[in-house]
Amino acid sequence: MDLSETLNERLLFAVPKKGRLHQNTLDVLKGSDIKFHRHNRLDIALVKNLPIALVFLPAADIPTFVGEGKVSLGITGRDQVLEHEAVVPPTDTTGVEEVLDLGFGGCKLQVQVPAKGAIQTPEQLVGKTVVTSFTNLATKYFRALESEGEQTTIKYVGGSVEAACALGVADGIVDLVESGETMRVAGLKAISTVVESSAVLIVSKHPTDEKLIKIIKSRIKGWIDSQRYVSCKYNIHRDDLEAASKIAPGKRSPTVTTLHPENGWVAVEVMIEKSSIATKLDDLWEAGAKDILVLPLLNTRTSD
Ligand SMILES: Nc1ncnc2c1ncn2[C@@H]1O[C@H](COP(=O)(O)OP(=O)(O)OP(=O)(O)O)[C@@H](O)[C@H]1O
Ligand SMILES: O=P(O)(O)OC[C@H]1O[C@H](OP(=O)(O)OP(=O)(O)O)[C@H](O)[C@@H]1O
Repeated sequence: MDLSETLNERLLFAVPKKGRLHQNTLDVLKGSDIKFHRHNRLDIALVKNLPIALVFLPAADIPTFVGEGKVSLGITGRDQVLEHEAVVPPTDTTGVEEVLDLGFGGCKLQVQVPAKGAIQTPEQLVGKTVVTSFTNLATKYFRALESEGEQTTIKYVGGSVEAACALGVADGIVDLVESGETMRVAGLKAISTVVESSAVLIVSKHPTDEKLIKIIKSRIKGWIDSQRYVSCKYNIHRDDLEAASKIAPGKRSPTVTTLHPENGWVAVEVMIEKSSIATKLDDLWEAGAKDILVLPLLNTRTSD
């Protein structure tokens, strides 16, 4: 059977072939037990343990392929989805649905200008020249600010957007900011946010195998949650339980088990977000919790 026949029998799943989202996406696939072998230089990989084929594509092209429907699933940045939709609006049959925020690739698409220049607001850029890789979103953004007869010039560059002002090509730029380091070093400052982005799982309007999509979504969510939360166990006197439960209420509510023979003491188990674990432990200890243990989660299946 040739490759195109093999692909017809499989759910196609588009993933970023390089760049900022590539490694995290490979981690998501591994955590979801989606096993594959990718031959050197080949952008299609057959999954060994599920009827899926992975298609490695530039992040910017993934909304186009998934939106057309032949590729059922994809991982890309929300910024890329919105950039695509700014020029190809979704219809009843085309376009994508965002079904899961994956919690990585967080960044903001921002309007930036020289930090020491006269421009302080995006309105002051109207009629001037703006350089960006996101021409559709930038055009839409400035069209909404322009009065009749005014037009801002939006110019495309594929990378190193931050150099445009210093090189005299632009009065301002629209570019992604994560830590802010690139912007700071280039002598720029942000004056407005066009889009807040993170990596998302997207699904086409007419996927080929809805049952399999449900399974993949559930696996990915389960693994993402296991990276986001830890399990916390502690002992506490029943009198202090209410206060402790307010500090760490868990996803639904804490699991409470009576401790014998120490009268009045209970054992509590609760999920806590990793990012807040240090302060939660300080507060639980202060509230009377003892013997506190924090355990990593290997995998989860929880509701929203
Ligand atoms: N500094 C950043 N921090 C976090 N996420 C980012 C950052 N830069 C980009 N991203 C996210 O990663 C996506 C892909 O960007 P990236 O620059 O890695 O693309 P690429 O496919 O390698 O393209 P290019 O060839 O233009 O470099 C962006 O659309 C955005 O969602
Ligand atoms: O706020 P920071 O953490 O500094 O990240 C922002 C930078 O990251 C991206 O560029 P990338 O490094 O992907 O290279 P590029 O300029 O070639 O697009 C983006 O275009 C900014 O330049």
